[in-house]
Amino acid sequence: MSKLRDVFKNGHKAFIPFVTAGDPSADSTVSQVLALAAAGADIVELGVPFSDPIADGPVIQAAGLRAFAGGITVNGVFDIVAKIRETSQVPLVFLTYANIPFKYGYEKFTARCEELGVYGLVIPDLPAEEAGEILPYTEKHHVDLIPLISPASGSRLEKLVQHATGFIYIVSALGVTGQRNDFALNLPDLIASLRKVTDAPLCIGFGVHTPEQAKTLAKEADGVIVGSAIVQMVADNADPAPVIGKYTKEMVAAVESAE
Ligand SMILES: O=P(O)(O)OC[C@@H](O)[C@@H](O)c1c[nH]c2ccccc12
Repeated sequence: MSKLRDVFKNGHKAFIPFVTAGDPSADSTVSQVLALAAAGADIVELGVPFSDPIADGPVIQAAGLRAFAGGITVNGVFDIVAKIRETSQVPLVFLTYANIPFKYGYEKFTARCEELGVYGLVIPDLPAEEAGEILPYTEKHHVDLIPLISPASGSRLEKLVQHATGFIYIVSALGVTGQRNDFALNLPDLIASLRKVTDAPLCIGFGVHTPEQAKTLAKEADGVIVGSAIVQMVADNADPAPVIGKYTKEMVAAVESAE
């Protein structure tokens, strides 16, 4: 059974914050993730910095640059996870671009994920048609490959979700990550179409920042993902952990109020 699926048992709605690993330092990321976990985050999405992050908006791109300035490497990201695991079992997933596990070696990358308790991978530039390359390794090492569904996925839904063992990531709008005030998609219709072809939990992200938005979206979906709003707090605060912890508490309460 997928560790990620367990999070959604008995209709639990998940709040999933995102931070960039190494932004602005490895030690800061460890304390950020521990603060998110202590505040009730159900899963933490950890971004692996990459040189060509085509789906990242300006806030997440800037975080990647700060992480590179702080000397982050892929092994450094695994070291951060090892450090988190000294005190926390919070479910973790990586947001990584495809070249990173490819270059590192699929076997070695997914084996380290399994060993350290990274339960899932979101790979925004991995087309479903190419997923077959990494799937034997993610399956062998019990790491869930998390498909991204966008308002443009249309008639491909069934194909896109066929390997979804963890949750499914619904992108609320076309374009890159970042805060938005309205959501382009017809969410109820997309969710209804997805429910017909999968029993995997459906989480929605891109643009969410207020508790009100989170509550509204959590009424339809099984979880809500927030990146840029949190990463902006990391950029703006010398000691970000308590700030993002406080925000996460509010967001967790908002999401749970939709249960
Ligand atoms: O930043 P936002 O709009 O709150 O969206 C979440 C997002 O940051 C995170 O999940 C993410 C970071 N980089 C991505 C690339 C593709 C899809 C998703 C992501």
